[in-house]
Amino acid sequence: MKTKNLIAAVAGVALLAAFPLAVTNPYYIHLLVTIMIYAIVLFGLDIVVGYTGQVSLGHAGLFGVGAYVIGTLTMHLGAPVLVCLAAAIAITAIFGALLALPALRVTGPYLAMVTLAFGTIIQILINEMDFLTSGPMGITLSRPMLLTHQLDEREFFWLVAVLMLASLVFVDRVLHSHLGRTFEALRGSPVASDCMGVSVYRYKVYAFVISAGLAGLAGGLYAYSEQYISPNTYNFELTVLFLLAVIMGGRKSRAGSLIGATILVMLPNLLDDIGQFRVVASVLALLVLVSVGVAIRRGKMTVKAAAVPVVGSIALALVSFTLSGLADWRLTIYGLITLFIVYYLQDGIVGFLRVALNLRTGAAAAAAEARAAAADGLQAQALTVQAAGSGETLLDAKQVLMQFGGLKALNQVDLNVKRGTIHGLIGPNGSGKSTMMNVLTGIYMPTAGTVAFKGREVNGRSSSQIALSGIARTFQNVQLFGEMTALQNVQVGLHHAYKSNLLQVALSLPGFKRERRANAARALALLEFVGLADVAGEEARNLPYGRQRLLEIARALALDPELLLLDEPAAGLTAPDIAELLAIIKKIRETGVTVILIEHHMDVVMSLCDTVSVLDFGQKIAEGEPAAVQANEKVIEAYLGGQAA
Ligand SMILES: Nc1ncnc2c1ncn2[C@@H]1O[C@H](COP(=O)(O)OP(=O)(O)OP(=O)(O)O)[C@@H](O)[C@H]1O
Repeated sequence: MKTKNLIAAVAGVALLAAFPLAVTNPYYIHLLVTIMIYAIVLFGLDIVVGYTGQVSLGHAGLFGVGAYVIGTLTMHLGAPVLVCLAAAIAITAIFGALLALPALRVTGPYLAMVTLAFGTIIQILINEMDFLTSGPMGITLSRPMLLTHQLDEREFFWLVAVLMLASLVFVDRVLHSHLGRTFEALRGSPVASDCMGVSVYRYKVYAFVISAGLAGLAGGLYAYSEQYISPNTYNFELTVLFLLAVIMGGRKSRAGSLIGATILVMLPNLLDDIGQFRVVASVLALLVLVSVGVAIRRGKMTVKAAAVPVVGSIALALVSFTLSGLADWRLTIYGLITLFIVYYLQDGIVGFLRVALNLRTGAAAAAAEARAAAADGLQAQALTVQAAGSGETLLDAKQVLMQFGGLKALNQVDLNVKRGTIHGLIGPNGSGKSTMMNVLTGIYMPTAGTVAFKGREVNGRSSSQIALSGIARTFQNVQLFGEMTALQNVQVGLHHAYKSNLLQVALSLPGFKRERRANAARALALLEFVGLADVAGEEARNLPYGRQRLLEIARALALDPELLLLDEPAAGLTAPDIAELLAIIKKIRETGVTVILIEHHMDVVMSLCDTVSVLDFGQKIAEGEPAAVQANEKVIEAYLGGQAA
């Protein structure tokens, strides 16, 4: 950690620790405790919503499970606090795994509905299982005992503060590790994740389990804090507020979760007191005015775009002085805030501040760290040279049939690829080339036929298993992880090279740090290999198209593949870009990696390929050396003839 950040962190912790000493009013101590508890839920919810991009409306239910684990264990068994909290985390994590099951099958609004149903079922169960939960009567409990000492208001504050800070550090470390990158990759492109050996199934479940564990911890602390729990608390409104708080504060940010939790707790209080509301509305208007002014000066925002937030916040401040109370306006104000966020702060308050104040994101800092590691002498080799091909078969597809309803996209196709060669796969549009790629990489399960790689059948294996066995690919329609930097994209491809587990990451053990530095240097070397080292810290979605295609190649190479499938890598590239691409593919061949190349640019195919197979209407119509294939009559008729003409 940099000295500046360390000083800020120490100062923050000191202020937090001193708060209950300086402020003796129990009401304010309780408010801050509630903010910290909600922040723990939001850290976890952000993993699911912000990073993996799944909508969860089941988190109030998970929060309730945590609270009731503590409630029932205390009421029935008088279990000690540490056992109770550990049980709350573990049991809620199991519920999280259950909640993940629908997320494996459905997404978007359907997932929102299923998770909402999950939350409702939990609430009903708590209500109905009164032998365990006391049903609608609720459970009354007291603040926890540590050994024989009953914690008072202040000591409980410190306990919550320690657990909140521990959760913050834990989540931050996980999200900045290879595990966190997989969560983000799922959001960017699930298909590409699988094809990089990152199982979408497995990491979605991990994300929900970690997120649920945090909700369980928070729920447990909430039970102790309120000293009374009843099923009504964990309702639809709370779950929607959790979701809104993550979005308002800012996705993919711990600061965002803290801000979101503060708004969640303070807003109802604020709307109860018109005097306070006036002060806050005025300060908000001033803040918007200043940040917008800075953003305009730095050229990050146009005057036109700034008009509505400035006028809106000033109008809100002025209107607050004309109102005598807010009781009738609460819902309207909630609605206005939501509208404002959705239209103007899509990346939340933190996202807005980052742009306005030109703050560097963690990802850009990580790219700088990788460069420093490389400069430190931690030089990595981009590709390990593989044993030269001795003409043996690397991939053998036999009689592959792929049927979509009545359409035979592939009809009894044989494909035999020799190690160390570049094997071209050509054919007119719709002839089945991409379908073949999808069959080879496990995205499609062929209707009939077999595919053997290195002598072993891969039919029926998942895309991620096939990827890890040594087959990497690029996509016809570029499938990058858009919100991640170029370096992070390659690091996802390197996921197989990270051996550290969750505990080693959470404790930031030296072995994990070494592994992280070595892999960052390796990722940078791969970017250098395709000529992209200068844009390591750029988000992939902001790169020009040609560079995105090269980045896909670097990411695929990170898998250390023996077979690389390139699906129309030259599509949409300019002539100089194509020349660069040719040079890169030649360099890849020199390292011994076998390549299957789908391409419409005949000059690329002719200059690179050792063997070419031609598909037409799902059938192989010719195969051989490029010159012979080019002269083949069937090929000329089906494909090349049209082009030559
Ligand atoms: N998931 C699918 N469901 C239904 N039909 C499909 C599916 N995938 C491919 N097809 C059909 O299979 C045929 C072969 O498509 P494919 O994309 O493999 O062709 P291609 O040779 O890669 O074409 P292009 O050069 O245009 O990319 C097409 O008729 C296509 O419409």
